[in-house]
Amino acid sequence: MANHVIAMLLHSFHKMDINLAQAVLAISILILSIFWFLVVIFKKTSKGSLPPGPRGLPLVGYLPFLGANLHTQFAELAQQYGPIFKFRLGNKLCVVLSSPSLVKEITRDQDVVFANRDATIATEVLTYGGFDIAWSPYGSYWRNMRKVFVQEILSGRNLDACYELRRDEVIKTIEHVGMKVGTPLEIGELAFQTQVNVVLSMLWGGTVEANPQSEAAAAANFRVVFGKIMDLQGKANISDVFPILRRFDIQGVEKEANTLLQVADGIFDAVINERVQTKDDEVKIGGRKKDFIQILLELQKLEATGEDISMLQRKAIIMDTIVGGTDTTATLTEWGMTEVLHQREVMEKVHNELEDVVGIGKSVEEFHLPKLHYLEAVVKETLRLHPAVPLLLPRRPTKSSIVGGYTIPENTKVLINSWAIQRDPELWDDPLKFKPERFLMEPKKWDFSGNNFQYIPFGSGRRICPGIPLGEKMLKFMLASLLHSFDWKPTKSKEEDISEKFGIVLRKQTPLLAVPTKRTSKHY
Ligand code: HEM
Repeated sequence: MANHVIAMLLHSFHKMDINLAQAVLAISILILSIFWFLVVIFKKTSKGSLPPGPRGLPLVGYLPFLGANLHTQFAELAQQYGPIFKFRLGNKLCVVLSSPSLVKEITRDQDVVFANRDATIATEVLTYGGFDIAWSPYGSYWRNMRKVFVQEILSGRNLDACYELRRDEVIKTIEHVGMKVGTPLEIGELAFQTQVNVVLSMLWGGTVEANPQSEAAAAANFRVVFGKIMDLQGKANISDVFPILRRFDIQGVEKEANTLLQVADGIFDAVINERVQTKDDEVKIGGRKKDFIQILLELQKLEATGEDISMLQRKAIIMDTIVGGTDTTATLTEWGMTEVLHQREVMEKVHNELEDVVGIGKSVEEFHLPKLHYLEAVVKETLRLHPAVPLLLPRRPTKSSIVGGYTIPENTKVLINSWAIQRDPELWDDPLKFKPERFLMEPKKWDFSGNNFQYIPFGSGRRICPGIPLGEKMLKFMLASLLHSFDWKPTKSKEEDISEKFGIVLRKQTPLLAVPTKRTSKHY
């Protein structure tokens, strides 16, 4: 009997064990499921973490580690931390993007959030307080000014109407080179002088200096002033990192910006005053009714808000046209010439095409340009390997957002490394080689619209460069004219000629010096 009771007890304990184990298992599964569900929900709704990136020092962050060539340093950091990485400059968070899909996220999917610029003290001073187009905050003022710029000043009709002005300047340059055959010339200076005269004649119907003897000197001076204005806008300034130091202006950036602004402002004032005193119907430049300054002076109110436009705002737009329109195009002409001159077979192909389309002994005209397909590929390849604005212009999100799975908080400085993307071996075959042929196959795929995010030399999204039509025309016109009229020999080796100097505009470390000889025959 006792044995039977013990056996029953053992059996019921055993049964209880199994039930208990089953219950424990069921509860565990339930808890795990709830936990997993919560994790999934949390992941979906959480804002993600900040991107990875190098650690800096307390207080100053990564500032002491920034080198001179930010575009290459950022490309190296992207190798280490991935296509989206962050670093701090003091309290300021900076994020660098280096892949087409990330560019798409911020310039298309979340374009409005990232349409603000991250202005610095220098840009604020040099744009009369952010009244230009490039650095003004995203909003109705920017929209209005950009509309005027694109639809009135740089419209196809207006550009066609001032073709004669561009042509005159290019012819003057070719004649100047013709007188210097056999002597080394600085191509960058030449391109800058031409471009500045083109832009100024379109702006106010004049060049830098009416007297031809002092024109070169005046242009050189102009280049120094506006080159410095461009450089200063990209210069690292401790007062931007620690706004509390602004009043001490330790590096003298603000002081220099004010001095440069005064010089530029003096030029603008002189031209505007003269124009205000001129009767309207006297302003007929190059067959056009109005030059840019006249369009700006006649513009009285902002369309969207009905607010009056001030003289400072007009001058800020003039500043943008000069700063945005000269250095970029001149520097790219120099880079394009550098690559072509160092690759004999490329020069030969350009020459052959020019002979076929233009004809030896004849001048290049703008109507030839659409037929110069190989030259167009040379221009595109120059813009790929040497994007004039390698980090584009910095953006600043108006609210915290998720990009590439990471959080980019409001007010972060966001940089796009177009230089790195356009040399990425995952995206480009033989990326360091200057190979115009890569653009011949599907020319439409490689336009400048910013819709192909692996090729963004003019940027992308609503803040894409509005000067593309003028920049593209001038770049092709200058290269075609210089190469059609002359054969060139560089004075240095390619290795000496190819090194870069970082700035908002990516210049050459040393100027390209080349010796022109007259071209007469197809076979040289
Ligand atoms: C081939 C020459 C040029 C190149 C490579 C170039 C490149 C660029 C780039 C990369 C940007 C920044 C776009 C972004 O952040 O997404 C930009 C902006 C700008 N560019 Fe150009 N540019 C050139 C010529 C010009 C010309 C000729 C003008 C005017 C006459 C001009 C005026 C501007 C302005 C006003 C902006 C600011 C746009 C905004 O923020 O809304 N650029 N350019």
